[in-house]
Amino acid sequence: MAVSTTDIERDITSLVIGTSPAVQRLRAMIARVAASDVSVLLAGPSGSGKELVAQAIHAASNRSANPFVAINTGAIPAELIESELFGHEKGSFTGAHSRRTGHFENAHKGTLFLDEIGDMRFDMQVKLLRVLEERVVTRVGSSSGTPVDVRIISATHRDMDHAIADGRFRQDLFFRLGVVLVHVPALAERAEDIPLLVRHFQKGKPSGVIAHFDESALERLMAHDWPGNVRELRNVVERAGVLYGGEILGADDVDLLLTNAAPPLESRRERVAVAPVSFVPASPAPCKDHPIDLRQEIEAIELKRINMALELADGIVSEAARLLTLKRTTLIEKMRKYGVQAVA
Ligand SMILES: Nc1ncnc2c1ncn2[C@@H]1O[C@H](COP(=O)(O)OP(=O)(O)OP(=O)(O)O)[C@@H](O)[C@H]1O
Repeated sequence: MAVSTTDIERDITSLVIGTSPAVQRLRAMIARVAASDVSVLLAGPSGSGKELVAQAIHAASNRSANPFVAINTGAIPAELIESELFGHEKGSFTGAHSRRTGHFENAHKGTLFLDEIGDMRFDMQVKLLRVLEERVVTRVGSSSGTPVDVRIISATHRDMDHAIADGRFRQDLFFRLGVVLVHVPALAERAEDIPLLVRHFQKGKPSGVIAHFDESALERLMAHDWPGNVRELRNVVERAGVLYGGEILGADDVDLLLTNAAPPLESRRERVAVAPVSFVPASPAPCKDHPIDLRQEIEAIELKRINMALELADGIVSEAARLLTLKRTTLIEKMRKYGVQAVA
């Protein structure tokens, strides 16, 4: 069955979360390179989502029914990398007790993701280049080659220009791997995606085991510089769930979470546990010298409730409308008014 462009776009959007211009550009790039078979080099800081992008390219390509094999070339001991990538024959070296196929052959007809390519030893770079040019792998200890049909996506968090200038990385291999270079942005470059990512990491979990971030908490998360990028954010969201499941967190709690400390019990005691239907935030009463803006207050409560219902309903608008005892169309109207997006 033919896969339509819209199906592909929907797949990419459900994998790579975010509405920021940087992520929209990234998704457009994924769709474009997925339609071809060229080698792609993903450059971006650690934890920014390079492997996820590689998976999205594979999933959107016509290789998607075949294997996606991911290996961290930087983590494999130098003496094993050749056999890991290309395989070996029985007895070809001490410890080679049986014949083994390498990752290139395992990824035949599919995609091979080579992570941390910038850390690959120089002598291995020559061998890799030869395989990429000839599309044939030779197992360690074998004299004959096996043809392979593999799409290569590689990734690095290093400055490759420096590595090439210093003679640590071969320029010819760099060109071969990076026919198309894709920049994966740091989380700090797309902080507006943070609320959506938080919701994504909490999706499908019961309200009692997730921590609810109020507006000030989300703002604090958006102001953080996230050296560990999306991976760090995911860890913070998970840690928050374990420590404060069912509670509402404010900006101060986020500060403590980001330093990995637990808020003292007293400061949390008066916080209201999340009970989606019964919880009503305290608001200052009007008094002679302090008039309140009732309409603004009502809108703030309305927006909070809508977000909470959507969160509980995993982004399903009809279910969120049921939780709010609203007609689906009324909820959609209100979401439009507040610029709230439903996440499928
Ligand atoms: N846009 C995104 N939408 C949803 N999840 C994301 C997004 N970007 C990253 N993630 C998640 O963040 C985590 C880290 O991403 P990933 O492992 O792809 O990063 P990486 O850049 O390959 O890291 P490293 O450089 O350390 O190998 C994963 O759980 C991934 O699913």
